[in-house]
Amino acid sequence: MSVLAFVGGQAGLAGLAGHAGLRWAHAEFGGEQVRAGGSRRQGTGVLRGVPVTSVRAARLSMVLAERNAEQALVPALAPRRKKGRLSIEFDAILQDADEAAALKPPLPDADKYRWARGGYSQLERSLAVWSVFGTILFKNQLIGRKWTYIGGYSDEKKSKRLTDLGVYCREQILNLGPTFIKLGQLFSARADILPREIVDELAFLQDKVPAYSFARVKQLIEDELEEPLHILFEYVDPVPLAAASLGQVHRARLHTGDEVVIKVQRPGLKRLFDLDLSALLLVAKYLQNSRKFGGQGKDWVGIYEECAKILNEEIDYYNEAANADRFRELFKDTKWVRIPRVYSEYSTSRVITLQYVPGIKISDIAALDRAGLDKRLIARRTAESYLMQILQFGFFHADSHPGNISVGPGEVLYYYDFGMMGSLNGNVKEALVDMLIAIVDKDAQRVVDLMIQLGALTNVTDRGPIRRAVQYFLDNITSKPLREQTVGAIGDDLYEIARDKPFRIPATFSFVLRAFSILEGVQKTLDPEFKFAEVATPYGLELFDARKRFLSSMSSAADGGGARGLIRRFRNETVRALPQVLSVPTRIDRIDRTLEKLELGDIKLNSRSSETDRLLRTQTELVQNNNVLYVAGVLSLLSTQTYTLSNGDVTMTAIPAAAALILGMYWLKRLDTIQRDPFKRS
Ligand SMILES: Nc1ncnc2c1ncn2[C@@H]1O[C@H](COP(=O)(O)OP(=O)(O)OP(=O)(O)O)[C@@H](O)[C@H]1O
Repeated sequence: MSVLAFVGGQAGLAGLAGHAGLRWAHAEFGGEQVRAGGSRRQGTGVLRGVPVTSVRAARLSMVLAERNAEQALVPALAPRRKKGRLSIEFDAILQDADEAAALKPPLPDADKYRWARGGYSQLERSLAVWSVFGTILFKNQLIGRKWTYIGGYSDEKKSKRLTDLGVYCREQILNLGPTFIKLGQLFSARADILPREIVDELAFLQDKVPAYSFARVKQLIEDELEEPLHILFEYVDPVPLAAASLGQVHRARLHTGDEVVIKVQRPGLKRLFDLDLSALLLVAKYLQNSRKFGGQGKDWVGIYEECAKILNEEIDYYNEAANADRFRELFKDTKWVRIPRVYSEYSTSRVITLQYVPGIKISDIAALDRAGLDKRLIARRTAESYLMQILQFGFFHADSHPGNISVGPGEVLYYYDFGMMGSLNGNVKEALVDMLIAIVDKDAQRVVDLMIQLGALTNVTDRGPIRRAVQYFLDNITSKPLREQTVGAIGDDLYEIARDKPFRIPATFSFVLRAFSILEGVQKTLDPEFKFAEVATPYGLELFDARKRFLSSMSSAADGGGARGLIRRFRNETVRALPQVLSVPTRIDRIDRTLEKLELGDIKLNSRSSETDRLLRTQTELVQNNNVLYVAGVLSLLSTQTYTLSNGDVTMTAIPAAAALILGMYWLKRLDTIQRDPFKRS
């Protein structure tokens, strides 16, 4: 194994440390030690023995420190955490695809994973899922209890514990297998649902799992396509091109001479999915009904259904084939984007055959340089192709890690993997443009209304806090010029607002945000001067204009003669009020229905005062805690009784006495917590 280059650099490593919330990052390379201190975005510290090969390499490592980009850019980088230190062991930064394949870290031993061996029962899977879930709940409980922090509670200690919990989740996800690996990847884009520390850890989740044998691949292809392999294909490479959690990809040649790739689904995957999803439904129902998690207003069963739908679509290769065809059709006039053709006669729900279109991964900077490709143009084209997908087609690639886009001669972009695509229909696109207008107007009420219309808000009884949070967000976001904003940063702010509030960003939007923030990272690597807003503005304006034209044409129909100024003013007012006016019938209808429900007694009026809520909760906790005191009293009475009745037998007396003592101490501790900090806890 040849060592090609080493990417290091104080800033990059320090950024990595800061990103991971550590004071120090520590890397080993060929026996040399690299160490740098970190803060969230940049760091200072000592650096010893750094064999940095070039300035570009150092810059690359900076980008690697950006959230999400790390795992995607360098597959060989496998950070490990030991006693609060992040240790990164890697041999080389890969220079091109072939060397990358040769240098890939060895796949984990198949025997290590129970799920890879198959033959699981519902009971076995349910036990495995619940034992992991139970441990996570327990650890999470401890994180929320301030008295469990030795030496006193602090926000840093809590954050460190959350990161440890994230590491535990990541490791267990690999043990639980494909369903959970995919779920982990979905949740790595959902900082609106999980704490940031956990989401950051999930972003490290590697999709690399043991490949299964070629004998099984052959069997599966023959079963699915109902012909012997040699009749179907002239040649199939027994070494997979890629092995991911759901399937593996093999190069092959048809008898016509066409070069293709065959993606073959992991055997037994559907059954494993069904077992896991039924166990997960119970988990979602538990969370929904729990006072702590369901009480936050999160629709856990809804989140489960959203994930189950995405996962089920992804394992149906008919769906992937249809997506690829649609995507290809949409891009047919764009000469600089190429979508591989699907060979439907060689495809089923578990096997898909596609035209072989090899290229250089957009993240493989060294190989792009060697091929003499224009990185600036590539950065621009990736951004533009995404904007076209989202704003023009309303159909976009939702699994946007850089491994799924490569580049060929003439800076042509090749897309792979169409299992997960997002759709935005016309109404949603219009609502998004309205949202843009409301954001520019800093109209928080309208933004909240549009969020409800888009399904982003659920179970809202009290809109006040959400409107105020949105207003705060709007006041801050638009205080900076748009061109200085990054989609990633805007997304982070949005997620911050969404967490602990009764709304969730719909999966589709979280994919859009994730796609942009990952691509932003890659584009910055390709072209440090790249400004996403510059490419995006014309697309946004075009939509903006189209919407305005539509509204003006509606209003001009109502124009007559008379004093021009008055009419213009009237028209402008009408244009402004038009959406409201158009929605009047719906509103009247809604009022009617509401009154009807009130008459029927179907509506409960919820009136809330946060102050009384808090006092009531404290009161309830005091009463509950007093029950503990009663039990302790009964136990101590019992112990004295036992002592008398057993003629001074200490062993018989000790048990209730000890229990009374423990309960007594617990009562004191709770009382102290409730009285000391009743408002903060609520
Ligand atoms: N048509 C193709 N031509 C050349 N290489 C391809 C083609 N399709 C896939 N590949 C290669 O195989 C890799 C895996 O393909 P793909 O992403 O479709 O598989 P997957 O099982 O869905 O993986 P994952 O779920 O991790 O994205 C791609 O990153 C690419 O390197």
